[in-house]
Amino acid sequence: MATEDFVNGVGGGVKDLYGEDSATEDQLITPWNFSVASGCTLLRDPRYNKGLAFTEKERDAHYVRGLLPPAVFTQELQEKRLMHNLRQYDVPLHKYIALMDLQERNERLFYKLMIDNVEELLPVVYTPTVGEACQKYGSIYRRPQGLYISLKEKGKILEVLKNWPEKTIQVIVVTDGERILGLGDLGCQGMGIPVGKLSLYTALGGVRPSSCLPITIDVGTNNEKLLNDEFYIGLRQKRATGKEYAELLEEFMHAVKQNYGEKVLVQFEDFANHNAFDLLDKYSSSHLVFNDDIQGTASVVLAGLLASLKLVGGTLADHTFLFLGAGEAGTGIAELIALEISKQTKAPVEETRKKIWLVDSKGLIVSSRLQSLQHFKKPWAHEHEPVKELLNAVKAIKPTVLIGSSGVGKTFTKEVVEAMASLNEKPLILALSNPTSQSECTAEEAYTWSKGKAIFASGSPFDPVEYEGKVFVPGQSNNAYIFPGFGLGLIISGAIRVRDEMLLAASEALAAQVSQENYDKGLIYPPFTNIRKISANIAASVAAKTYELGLASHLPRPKDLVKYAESCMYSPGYRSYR
Ligand SMILES: NC(=O)C1=CN([C@@H]2O[C@H](COP(=O)(O)OP(=O)(O)OC[C@H]3O[C@@H](n4cnc5c(N)ncnc54)[C@H](OP(=O)(O)O)[C@@H]3O)[C@@H](O)[C@H]2O)C=CC1
Ligand SMILES: CC(=O)C(=O)O
Ligand SMILES: [Mg+2]
Repeated sequence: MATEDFVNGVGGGVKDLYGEDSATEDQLITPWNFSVASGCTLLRDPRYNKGLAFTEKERDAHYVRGLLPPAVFTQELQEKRLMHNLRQYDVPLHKYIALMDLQERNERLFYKLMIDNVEELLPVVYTPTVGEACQKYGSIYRRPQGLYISLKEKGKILEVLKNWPEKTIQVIVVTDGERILGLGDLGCQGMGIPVGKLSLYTALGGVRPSSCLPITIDVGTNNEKLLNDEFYIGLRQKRATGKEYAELLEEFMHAVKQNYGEKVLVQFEDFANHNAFDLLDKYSSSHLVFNDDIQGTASVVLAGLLASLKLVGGTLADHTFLFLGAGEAGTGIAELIALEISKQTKAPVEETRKKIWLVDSKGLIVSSRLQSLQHFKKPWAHEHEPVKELLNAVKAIKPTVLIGSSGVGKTFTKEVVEAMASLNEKPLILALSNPTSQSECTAEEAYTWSKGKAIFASGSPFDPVEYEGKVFVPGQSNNAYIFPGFGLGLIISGAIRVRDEMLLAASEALAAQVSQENYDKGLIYPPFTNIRKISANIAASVAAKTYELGLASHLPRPKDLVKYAESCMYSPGYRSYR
């Protein structure tokens, strides 16, 4: 049949102007697109789609009349309907998929839902469910939600960045998928993490969704299960290391700066520690970089510790800290605590580190192990005889604060918690590892084993626990409290570099948001329901510090930084179309 027949629309069909329907599979066609958003294009554009909330006038003006059923809903009614539907799912992953579908269909409604129901939806788009989503990402993959930069793109990363439809990017969250939460190497499927983190940048920190860019760098995976999974979406090869890895990252960092300028924030997320510290060190003097696992976690934990002093008494310097896990999170937190104590007492940081002890997979970090330690552990190798087990370390060090950052679940045993409770009137126990399956202990275990004495917070959320007639509300010690506000603070001040003083400012701002009502419940973090206000306060403190350090490029400095931060925040209410 001649192409002419198709163009003329045989049989009353639609004209196949470009020959797409008539092309055989081995013939080439051009993927034409339209740039004017109206009619179906408008309904399929998540940024502008309002679903049933298009008004009668808008339906006429934008050619969507008849493409929608007659009812006109308010955004509030749409929200009510969606929450009702979401609550019908028993399986958290199904809720996750439904929310991702919504994000790809109607962005403003997605963010409205997130903001208004943050405590209920955070565990779905974020830890713990995002962990399961990454494990099964190949199976549930529908549409690309971010940029994939693999070894195949070596030499053309700048071109790949230009393929992303948005040109003005303020925040990039990038992972190479090697340490996804406490779930290990998930390769290319780690993409769920940058996507989830950036949705929090918008929902919790008010950064515009169009200026957020999730990126996964795929250098292969050492996860055999994924390599043998027919649905795996990444490169089917072992991880590139050494020069090959460094060159790809170097090209990426260079291209990012070239394409988006000096002030784009690059947040490193869930890299393995053998790369994470080096990348942060290498790029912190040339780029605006932030490692969430090292720095964001440090800042959120320090905030919790500062707040907890209201409950446990004393100053930070009066406490003794013991960590299980001496990687990014553990040593990052340890260093920020040491810096804060040094700031408060004027003692040199080499001194203030001495009350902080860490245990890794080989036992307590002590000076006799110095030679064989990774560089980030060396400052913590204090004089002490070797101790292998955590329980014995607790007995020997007698910590007032126990922090889990090992990525290994169930490591705070009954004996460990009991030992903490026997040493302290109010032991502070933080089980930071994510997702829930990797938590060092559960909230229930912390409260019952300590006989209600523990002040407890965890990386992934736990429900309140009733013990001997009293209800204990566990807090969530997660960097999600920090990075959205921290990033917003960098953006509104036009920061060009990140410094430790800004992390301390963020911690102090978060701690100041804990109310008496929160303390009365035993909480050391404010509830997430107030997170937009909290983020605005964190942003203002971080921005103020940035100006003070001379690292701000947005001049003149706004007078009221809290108000300014609030005024810059994206809000997801629908806009009216002319
Ligand atoms: N709540 C929050 O906001 C955050 C939570 N996390 C969580 O913290 C965990 C760790 O992350 P990160 O620090 O980046 O990971 P790393 O891999 O950098 O560090 C893990 C550390 O735990 C140690 N470890 C592993 N197994 C054991 C064990 N059985 N006993 C004692 N120590 C052990 C490792 O020891 P060795 O060095 O000897 O191998 C290493 O020092 C993850 O689960 C992550 O989800 C991370 C960031 C933020
Ligand atoms: C919360 C986080 O960043 C992590 O678990 O890696
Ligand atoms: Mg992380």
